[in-house]
Amino acid sequence: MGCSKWRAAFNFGHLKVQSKLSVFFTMIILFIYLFYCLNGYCDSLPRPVYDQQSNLQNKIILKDGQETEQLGAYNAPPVSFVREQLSDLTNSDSTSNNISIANNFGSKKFPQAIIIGVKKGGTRALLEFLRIHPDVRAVGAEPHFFDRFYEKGLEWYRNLMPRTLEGQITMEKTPSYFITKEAPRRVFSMSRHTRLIVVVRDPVTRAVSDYTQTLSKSPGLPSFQNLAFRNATTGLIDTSWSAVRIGIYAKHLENWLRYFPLSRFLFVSGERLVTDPAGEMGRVQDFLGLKRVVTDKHFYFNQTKGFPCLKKPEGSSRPRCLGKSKGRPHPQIPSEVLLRLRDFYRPFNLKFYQMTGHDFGWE
Ligand SMILES: Nc1ncnc2c1ncn2[C@@H]1O[C@H](COP(=O)(O)OS(=O)(=O)O)[C@@H](OP(=O)(O)O)[C@H]1O
Repeated sequence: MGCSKWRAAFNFGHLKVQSKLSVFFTMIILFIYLFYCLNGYCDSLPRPVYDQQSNLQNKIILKDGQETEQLGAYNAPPVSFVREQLSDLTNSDSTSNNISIANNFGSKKFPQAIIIGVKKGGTRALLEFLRIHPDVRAVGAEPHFFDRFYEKGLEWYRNLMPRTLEGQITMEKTPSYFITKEAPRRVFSMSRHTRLIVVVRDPVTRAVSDYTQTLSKSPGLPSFQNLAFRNATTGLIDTSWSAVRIGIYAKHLENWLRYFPLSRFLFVSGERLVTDPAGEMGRVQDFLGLKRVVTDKHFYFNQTKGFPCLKKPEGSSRPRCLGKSKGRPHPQIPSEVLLRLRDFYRPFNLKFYQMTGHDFGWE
């Protein structure tokens, strides 16, 4: 009897020690987890690539700092390259860098929507217009992941993204993706659900715009017609010149359609983005499943610049136009050169209208 009492007491004591130990270990595990999360490692844990499709309907508002700073922190493209892109944003309100309210909330996700092209189409304007939407968070500079930095890996790419809360859309723009052969397959392997936005503009004007940009960096550049023609007498167009090649939209789109159905694309008219920014933004917001928050109230036409500007850009309370490199005057190109180029593009344009089911009205 005495012996069994003693055994019971012993068992009870043993149980008490055991439960104390398990509480102790649970506390240690919780403490380690908490410490780990506080150091920001939780949301950098690898996740399945396909789990990034958030519900585009439930929206939560979040304000944050400038994403372009984050590019520097993650072994990003060269500083000069990022600086060049930042100069696209004129009057960049330096104080907005400090209004970083919710920098550590949310998590970095792969973009659910990408502006993939086209170069000189109006991609910067579109991204800046979208960034005033509270449910859109975007990288400021062009990441160039699917063309130049693919070997850095998907985690590198995800780390470039701003943090988002549930229901917010992560975006980026890199216009060269549209003409990069490997880009469709690479984007598809990140997520087959990615929404793809292409801002297109009359390929002739686009080519002149492209040439104007190169000329601004290399003033000794040969004339437009020298570069555009392989043979000036026969009028044979040099399709190896990138300013010409980029404008053959149908050819590049074919490449994308091998991976994505047409329903994944939205084609934005670069011309209408200038003449009716609110109308075009309405289409974009619908496509992204966003509430139509960006409306004509957000724009005003700046007579000096000759382009629509934002009354209140993201992170700023002052009106802002895009930078000097956007909407610059083009050099005069002989009309017969432009006419020849127009003839060259006509069949490709018609094909593009057929493929997209949209007549962009380029003559
Ligand atoms: N609101 C507003 N403000 C200024 N510029 C505007 C705007 N909307 C569209 N655009 C047109 O955008 C053209 C530049 O296109 P991108 O931003 O795609 O260029 S880039 O590929 O990122 O270099 C740019 O081309 P250029 O006129 O040749 O400079 C503009 O015509």
